[in-house]
Amino acid sequence: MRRAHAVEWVRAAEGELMARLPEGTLMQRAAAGLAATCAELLRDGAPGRVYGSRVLVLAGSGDNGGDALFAGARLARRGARVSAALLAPERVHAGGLAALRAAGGRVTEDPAEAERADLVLDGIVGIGGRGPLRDAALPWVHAAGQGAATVVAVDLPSGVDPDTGAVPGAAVRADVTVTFGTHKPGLLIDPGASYAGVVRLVDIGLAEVRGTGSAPSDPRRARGGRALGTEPLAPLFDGHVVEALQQEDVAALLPEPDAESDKYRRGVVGIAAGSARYPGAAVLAVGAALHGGVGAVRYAGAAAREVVRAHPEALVGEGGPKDAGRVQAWVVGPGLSQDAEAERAVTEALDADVPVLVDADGLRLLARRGSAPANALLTPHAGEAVALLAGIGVTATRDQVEAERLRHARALARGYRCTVLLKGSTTVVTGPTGPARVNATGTAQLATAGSGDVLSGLAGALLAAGLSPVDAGSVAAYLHGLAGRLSSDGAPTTATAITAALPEAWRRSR
Ligand SMILES: NC(=O)C1=CN([C@@H]2O[C@H](COP(=O)(O)OP(=O)(O)OC[C@H]3O[C@@H](n4cnc5c(N)ncnc54)[C@H](OP(=O)(O)O)[C@@H]3O)[C@@H](O)[C@H]2O)[C@@H](O)CC1
Ligand SMILES: [K+]
Repeated sequence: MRRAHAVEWVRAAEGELMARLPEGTLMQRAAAGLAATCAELLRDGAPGRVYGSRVLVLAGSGDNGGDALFAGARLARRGARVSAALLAPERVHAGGLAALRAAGGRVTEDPAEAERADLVLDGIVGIGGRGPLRDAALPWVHAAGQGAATVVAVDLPSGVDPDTGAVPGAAVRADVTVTFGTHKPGLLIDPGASYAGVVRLVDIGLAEVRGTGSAPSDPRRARGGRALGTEPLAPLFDGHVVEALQQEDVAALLPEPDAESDKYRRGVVGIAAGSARYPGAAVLAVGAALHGGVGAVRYAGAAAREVVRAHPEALVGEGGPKDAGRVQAWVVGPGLSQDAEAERAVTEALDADVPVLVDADGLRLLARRGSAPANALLTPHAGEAVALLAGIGVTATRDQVEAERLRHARALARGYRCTVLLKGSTTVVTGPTGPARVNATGTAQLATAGSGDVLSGLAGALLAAGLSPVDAGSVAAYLHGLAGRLSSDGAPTTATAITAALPEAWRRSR
């Protein structure tokens, strides 16, 4: 599992650790890890070696600049030609600059050096950064982007909000990010994640301590027509803020039939989706559910004929969820429309007393109620999230939801007191408490008609197979993302092709 902690936690943990260690130890650990990665990149890249390579350090006014300068000094001692741009000369890390100078490095004021460099170290800001990059950094960052240098971000790309992944203005686009102690949420969540390149974690000993910066606070209902604040995220989460499932985590969660399993023991998922106007959503959701590890899929609704024609394995009925047989989880909403019949289907699925995944039209109907059962999994995209937020008195635009996914997903989970899977360029899955899961397998090619119906069917099947809403949502997002990549392979894909790739995604995840 890849875990990320909020700045508040990192500071508390660092404080605890620093109190036990000689001064400067942590920065030296960070600089050593950073220099080792840079040396490796120089050896593997165009220069082919450290000696004689051209390295430019962009040093801001804080300890992030200190890390970069000390790493620069280490590279200079190995023969690299290192220069440093001091973006706030009067507040530069004095020890770092002295070390660089002692190792033969020099100071430059010519941004053209960024264009000629083999490697640029972004030590402009780290976890102390707030808001967009300031003007002094812009010519250097621009020049680095023009040249062929490998850009290495120190701790995180400057201009990316460490806690949320928001990118409020100009930011460094890194090829590699070397982060210290723990991942930062902004490295795992878009838009920030897309600026980070390949992320490497350097252990500086934080695992030995328990930061105290993220005590859980009571879940409270958000009410009263307000916008969400910008207070630190740490109090909204417990311990680490974010985790990303890795292949071995998914393998441990995937349901596997054993010798005792029959189709009912493996779980039956019910799908209440599609309408006379949109039968396709039902066909897609059922198709994905059939690949989701359950013993059987029941369909209840107006598209029964189309569903059974496409999937003879499905058990179909034209009535609502109440008239269908027993299931272990419901999926309600895709392509349902919003008429009285749809409303009845949503009510019946919510009342069925089994885990229920609510998507699409189901979410619009749920927003009018402003509440959901505790075992519900809501799967909005940003637009549906706006409607759901309005249902609990929070005003937000689509852009605000997309810029700060964690905060808005958490507000929904707390407001509706259930699990929320917020779709988008980084899918976030979170309950009212505990860390949020983010998905790392997604691809922009997944933004295609019907792709959400596939995700719903798959996640619903995993719910019926016995996974918790957070596990079902995050495992489904992982498999769906992987299937998207497999079916796309760089070209546009379709919901049908994504479904067809689900078995291969499953095999690769076991
Ligand atoms: N603590 C530890 O034990 C360890 C910490 N480590 C390292 O320290 C880093 C944190 O260092 P830090 O706390 O000094 O903050 P840092 O990120 O350098 O920035 C603060 C400065 O930036 C400025 N600034 C703010 N926003 C800005 C913007 N948008 N654009 C431009 N400038 C901006 C701000 O200026 P001000 O607002 O005061 O004018 C302030 O002076 C951490 O990321 C890791 O790399 C490692 O060595 C391991 C051990
Ligand atoms: K940085």
